[in-house]
Amino acid sequence: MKDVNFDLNLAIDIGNSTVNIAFFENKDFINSISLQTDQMIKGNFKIEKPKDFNKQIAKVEKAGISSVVPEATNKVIDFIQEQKNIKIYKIEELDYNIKIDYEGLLGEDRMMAILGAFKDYGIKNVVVDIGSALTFSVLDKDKVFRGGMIALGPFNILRSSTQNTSQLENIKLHKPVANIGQNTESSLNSGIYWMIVGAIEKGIETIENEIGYKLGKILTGGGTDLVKDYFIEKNYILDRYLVVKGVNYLLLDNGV
Ligand SMILES: Nc1ncnc2c1ncn2[C@@H]1O[C@H](COP(=O)(O)OP(=O)(O)O)[C@@H](O)[C@H]1O
Ligand SMILES: CC(C)(COP(=O)(O)O)[C@@H](O)C(=O)NCCC(=O)O
Ligand SMILES: [K+]
Repeated sequence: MKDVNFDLNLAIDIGNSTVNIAFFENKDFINSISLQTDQMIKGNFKIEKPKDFNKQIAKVEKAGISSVVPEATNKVIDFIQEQKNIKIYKIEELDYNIKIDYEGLLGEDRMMAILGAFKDYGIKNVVVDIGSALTFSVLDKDKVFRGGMIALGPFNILRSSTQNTSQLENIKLHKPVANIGQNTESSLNSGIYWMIVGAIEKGIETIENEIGYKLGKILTGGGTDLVKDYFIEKNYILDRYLVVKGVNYLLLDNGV
């Protein structure tokens, strides 16, 4: 990697599967590391730090954290602060400049993904985050967060499929070679793949019908890779790191 000569921002996304720790130089994503959330909660983080991690941490001036796993938040903050003693802003400490039309709890990852989408792609978007859950979040024509859908992500579908059946075993999900599976593994793989692809297309179609206009379609989260070939052809935007991008924009906008 090129030498880091500038101040960096640190943006953290704690999801139910993965903690993403990303570095930005102003608006530009530099790189990230990911840790397993359950390992973090257990306090068991053997971390493969990238080559420049220590050098990069030393250059961090601003840091922010989005979390949908409260029991992991302070563990992650402690871990970072062991490397560099810096204030790490939580989302609730910063001004979020998008109106929210939603009752009660709203995932910070969904708020941050919508902010990242607004900054990079403007209004009228639906962000689908393919993680532990499969979430749909809508930013309407008036820059209002309108809510969306919460369903099950591919890796949790796989886990429930295998845990609740005696003859199905864990597999590695991938783009199917054939859709009519000819053995258990390929059938399970194509079934879960098309469940996710179908849910995404149908979910967005019904959201667009209800809102009454077309939306930009953006995919993010750990499962983006799994379905990227299918959705690139349909002109979806693939933006794997939208949540940490949103956290970084929040830091920049708040001038902290
Ligand atoms: N190509 C892939 N194939 C299978 N699993 C993947 C792939 N890429 C990422 N994952 C998995 O993505 C899952 C969830 O995505 P992530 O966005 O990290 O979820 P969350 O936001 O809920 O933490 C993780 O379980 C990770 O192991
Ligand atoms: C829906 C989620 C579980 C998704 O989490 P993830 O799959 O990214 O780990 C998370 O955004 C959350 O806990 N949300 C709170 C409820 C809501 O947004 O309505
Ligand atoms: K996520």
